[in-house]
Amino acid sequence: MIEFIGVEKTYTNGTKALENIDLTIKQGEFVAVIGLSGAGKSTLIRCINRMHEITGGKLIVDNVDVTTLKGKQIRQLRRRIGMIFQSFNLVTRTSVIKNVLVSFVPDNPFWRRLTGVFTKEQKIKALEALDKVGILDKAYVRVDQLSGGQQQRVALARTLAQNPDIILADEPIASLDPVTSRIVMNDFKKINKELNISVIMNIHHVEVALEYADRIIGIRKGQIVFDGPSKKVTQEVLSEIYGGKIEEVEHAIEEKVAAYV
Ligand SMILES: Nc1ncnc2c1ncn2[C@@H]1O[C@H](COP(=O)(O)OP(=O)(O)OP(=O)(O)O)[C@@H](O)[C@H]1O
Repeated sequence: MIEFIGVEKTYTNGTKALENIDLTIKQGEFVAVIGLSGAGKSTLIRCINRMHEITGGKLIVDNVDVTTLKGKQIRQLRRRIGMIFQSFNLVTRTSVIKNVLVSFVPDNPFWRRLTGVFTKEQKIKALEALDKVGILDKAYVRVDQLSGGQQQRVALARTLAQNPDIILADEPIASLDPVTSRIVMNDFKKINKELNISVIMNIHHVEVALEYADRIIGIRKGQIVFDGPSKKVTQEVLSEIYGGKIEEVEHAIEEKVAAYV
């Protein structure tokens, strides 16, 4: 369970990115965080694994106040919280399986890290993770020979291999075309439902968020203005989140879609 209690985030330049955030996310939820650019979505997500430090309030993950963690404890927290980025963050000039095996490096003794030798068990786990996202047949292909969608699935497999309880996804489909986006979103949904991994996703595509997430958190100027089931997101709610700019957002989405077809 993730709990935000009166969380504040003010960057060193004085920008107030989050204001008085109170939020509880239970294990196994699929949450989409939506809002205009600069609303604070990314900051909210990145506070959970301490990529950003909060400047007020408390942030608790499974009864542990994450702000009190230091060095090794932060690394351990991040083992349990997978992170997926828009840009995939893969080593593209090497094989898919090597990219997934990277997730075991922190567990390995020094000599294994030095020689890059992985155990048979680790290789099996890596292949299982690739199988879960449907790209087992690509295990020995170089990453730069894969499509964007396949690369995002490799990133997802790498995260799965570390056995996380939570996956944070920061704009995971922003650089994918609509068809590929849905394939990747289906993977997220499957992982969420079958493995009971919480998914907290920051996403610009409102219609995709509503289709896949169970719960929507709408942020505007660093504050939560909506928190509820996707089914309850009406046009009024969207106007509240986007400040009456939903038509502009929809137009931008339509333009993006048009660019792909
Ligand atoms: N490292 C930083 N230093 C200073 N200000 C920052 C930093 N990162 C973000 N901000 C500011 O904090 C606010 C929230 O940014 P954030 O990236 O969380 O928004 P977002 O909703 O994720 O936006 P986008 O959808 O464009 O990624 C914005 O005003 C942004 O300019």
